[in-house]
Amino acid sequence: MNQSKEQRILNFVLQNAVRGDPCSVMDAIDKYCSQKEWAMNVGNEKGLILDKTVEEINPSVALELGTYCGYSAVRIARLLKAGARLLTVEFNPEFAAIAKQMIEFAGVQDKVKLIEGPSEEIIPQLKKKYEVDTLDFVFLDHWKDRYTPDTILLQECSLLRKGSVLLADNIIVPGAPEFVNYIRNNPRFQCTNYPSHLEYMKVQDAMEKAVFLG
Ligand SMILES: C[C@H](C[C@H]1O[C@@H](n2cnc3c(N)ncnc32)[C@H](O)[C@@H]1O)NC(=O)c1cc(-c2ccc(F)cc2)cc(O)c1O
Ligand SMILES: [Mg+2]
Repeated sequence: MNQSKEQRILNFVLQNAVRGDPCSVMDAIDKYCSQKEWAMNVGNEKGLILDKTVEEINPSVALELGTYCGYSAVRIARLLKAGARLLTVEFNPEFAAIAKQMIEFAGVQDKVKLIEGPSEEIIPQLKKKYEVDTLDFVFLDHWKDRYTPDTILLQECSLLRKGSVLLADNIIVPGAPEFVNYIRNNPRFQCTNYPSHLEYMKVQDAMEKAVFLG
């Protein structure tokens, strides 16, 4: 049975990156996906916006929705202080298996908890099953029509506190118009738009940051 694209990306990392070096893993993925096969990693341009947001917040507890191959999980985890952790949720078992190996090869597995399942099922379990009080940072990068319902669910589960920061990928492509409408018209969020480009392409994209005001 021939390999999946995600398996080819992982193999390229295993052969070209340095075990325990998160930046070499990110560079290898970006190299493969810009030169060989496009893939939906956040990439290096939007990745820098992600880096700045994470460094600004310096989160103790972060949540990522939509792990895919683990590129942004590695990107976020490498910036976390000692004792801080990232919970990342992925419902596709094949992608979750790739991401697990990617995270371990990068050497950030002690900071990352990869949870396999749909976000709508996992979010309500975060407090009791995953011992989360509130979330300092949430990276939304899963199905774009789940951004709004899951943002509402996070609030319903009391997982956001005054100052919690959401960062959403793909505001333009594939686009999340109902999320943009919801979050920018919600007085409980302070929003900022960050224009950028779709990963590995010259196509306009953007990220949206939303600070929960409590
Ligand atoms: C949605 C995907 C990312 C991952 O999210 C997991 N997922 C989903 N829904 C859930 C859930 N409810 N719970 C847990 N995991 C969940 C999935 O299995 C994928 O692995 N991301 C994208 O589709 C995506 C697409 C594009 C893109 C842009 C231009 C094109 F021409 C084509 C595609 C760019 C991007 O930057 C993306 O991020
Ligand atoms: Mg994305």
